[in-house]
Amino acid sequence: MTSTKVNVDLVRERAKCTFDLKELIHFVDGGEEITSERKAFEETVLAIKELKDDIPEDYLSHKERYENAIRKACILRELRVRHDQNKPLIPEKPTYVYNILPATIKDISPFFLHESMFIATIWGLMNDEQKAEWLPKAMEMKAIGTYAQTELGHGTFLRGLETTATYDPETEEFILNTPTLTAYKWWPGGLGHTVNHCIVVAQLYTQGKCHGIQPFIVQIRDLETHMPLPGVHVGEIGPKMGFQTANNGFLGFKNFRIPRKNMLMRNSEVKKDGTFVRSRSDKLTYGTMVIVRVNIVNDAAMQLSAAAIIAVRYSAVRHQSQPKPNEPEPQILDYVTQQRKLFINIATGHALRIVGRWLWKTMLGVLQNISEGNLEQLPELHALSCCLKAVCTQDCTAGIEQCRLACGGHGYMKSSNLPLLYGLTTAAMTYEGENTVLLLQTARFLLKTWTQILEGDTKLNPTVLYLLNFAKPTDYRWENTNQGIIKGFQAVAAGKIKTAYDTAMKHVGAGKSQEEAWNLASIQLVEASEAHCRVIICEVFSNEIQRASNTLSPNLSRVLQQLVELYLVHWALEKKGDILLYSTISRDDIAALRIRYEELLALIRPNAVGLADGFDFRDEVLNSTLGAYDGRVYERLMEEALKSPLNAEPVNSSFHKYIKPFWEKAKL
Ligand SMILES: Cc1cc2nc3c(=O)[nH]c(=O)nc-3n(C[C@H](O)[C@H](O)[C@H](O)COP(=O)(O)OP(=O)(O)OC[C@H]3O[C@@H](n4cnc5c(N)ncnc54)[C@H](O)[C@@H]3O)c2cc1C
Repeated sequence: MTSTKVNVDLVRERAKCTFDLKELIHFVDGGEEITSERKAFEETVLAIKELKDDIPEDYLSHKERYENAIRKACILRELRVRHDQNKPLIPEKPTYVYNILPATIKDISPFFLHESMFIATIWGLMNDEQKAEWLPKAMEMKAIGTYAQTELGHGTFLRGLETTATYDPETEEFILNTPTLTAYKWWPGGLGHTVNHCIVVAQLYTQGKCHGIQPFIVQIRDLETHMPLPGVHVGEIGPKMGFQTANNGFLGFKNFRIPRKNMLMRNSEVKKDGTFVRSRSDKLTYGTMVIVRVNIVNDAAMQLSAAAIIAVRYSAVRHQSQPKPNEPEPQILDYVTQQRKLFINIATGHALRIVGRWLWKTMLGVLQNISEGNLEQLPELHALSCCLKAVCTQDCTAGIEQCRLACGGHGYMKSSNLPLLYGLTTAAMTYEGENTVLLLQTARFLLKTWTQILEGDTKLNPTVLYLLNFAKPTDYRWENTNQGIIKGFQAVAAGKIKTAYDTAMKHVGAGKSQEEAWNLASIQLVEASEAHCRVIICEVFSNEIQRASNTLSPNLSRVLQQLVELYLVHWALEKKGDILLYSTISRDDIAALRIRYEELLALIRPNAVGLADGFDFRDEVLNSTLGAYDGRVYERLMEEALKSPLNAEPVNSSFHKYIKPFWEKAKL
């Protein structure tokens, strides 16, 4: 596309930008080298003709979409293997090189679960001998796999899973069975028709006793013919709200035998004679989940950033209404209500990427300690990854919907790509731990911490140290500054944790069981977790941008500081009820925050398009009629509409078949 074809509004917007776009792109990627690597990989991927589609995905049937996705997933897998050669399985930083993938498979790859949970579980839960056998097979795709935990009857409550693995010492095999309809595995990505292996989570029975759930690696299809093996009932679960090409499946077993060594034995073991040995802490299982959840934080941030780019560029191009007679219609980006919808999502996109990077670094440190036998920080990391996964996917889902609404009617078009982005992000609110349930897990950690504080223990984990400042009455005063707002959020989190703790204790005191008291206090517990998570996001975002300002140019640093402040003030206003309850904020402070919020919108306005460009998403990735770099919105909408198969003929046969006879009948 030549620059002369770029929409004039966008040309004007870009000319207004006050910072160096390249500098922002490098910052967003995490360094110039990463940008170069990402761009080189993008070029490689986009040069492959076979990855391009002639017909938009939406006009393909369910079956055709799957087949097309598999075709492309195979090409991409080969590229990834080549690219990842000699790289560590868990890289030092979250990698953005794969951001190009949505440009190819427009939805989710049927290998998604293979590349995430299957490999991560092999890495995390197999012993060294098993890993030596299975990791190369998985990396080379000889074993294509998924992670089959959820059943029709149970997802969250793992102890309720019904699939059984009963050990037979005679043959040294486990016998897998699906005893009821509700025991069928349901949901695993790729399970339908893609994978030949899966990790199956089942209740282990040996020597006549149930030892709870354990993971097993199970071959379910013949490696040559891909036919389901005898005793395996497998298929696809059908269309969903999104994830159309993920090939989510169901799976049942009838007396299906697997060798003893197929139980993943890093934590526990079944000896030849059937003796069960629990060798290491179950907490290690968290490690795998944490890696996957950290990735979800990064993915959600990417999806929100894409939605923000689309909505900001569209808002620069779109003109609507005529506030002043005889004057041109303004860009909708100039309406302050529109800025309110959009700028917070640019800020959130940046905030969550930075938090994702920080969480990744934290995770690597903890994994290193685990490898040296130190599990001390694992509960804190688990609590962090649970609440961050929940709050990030929740904020990103809400943000994408806001971006869609900001695009008016055209945002409702599938060709805007906003519905697909929404479908992807909202799914992440459920998978890898349903969000409410995850927030309750973090709450458990927070209540333990609060109990520690009440018992006078001041040796707390770093991310909850702030609670010590609020455990006793303090002379803390609200301040309308970044640090003041963060302190205010800390006061809110501490207040909510204390209230939830007191509520649970009150119910226990009134004779309720621990479980009943937990349920009765659970709304407050979830709110306490959310508040704690907001503290973490605000602190990390603010500190990291502050730290980066030493190396960034003053112009870029200023703009990023504005985004931090916007994020903080936005959430302070959103949560003003809580802040009024738990801090010393006054009505005047709130009024001043409102004014500052509007000032910040005005300050960010000239850089809005530059900030959106700074995420540096290729048009092929955005895949949007509304969000392309050149802003040719109306041309693209019409071009896409003309691709509808209904437009291939001026009169559809249904006219002769139904409407005409209907008229004839009506005449009678
Ligand atoms: C797109 C997608 C892909 C998926 N991929 C996979 C996969 O590859 N492999 C796999 O094994 N699974 C997969 N899943 C399943 C997913 O992990 C489960 O759906 C998820 O864990 C939630 O479990 P559930 O469906 O049983 O919901 P439920 O647990 O039944 O939740 C329903 C409601 O009950 C509430 N609830 C449940 N328990 C509690 C509690 N203790 N306290 C308070 N409230 C509670 C929840 O908050 C929620 O509001 C996928 C799901 C989706 C949507």
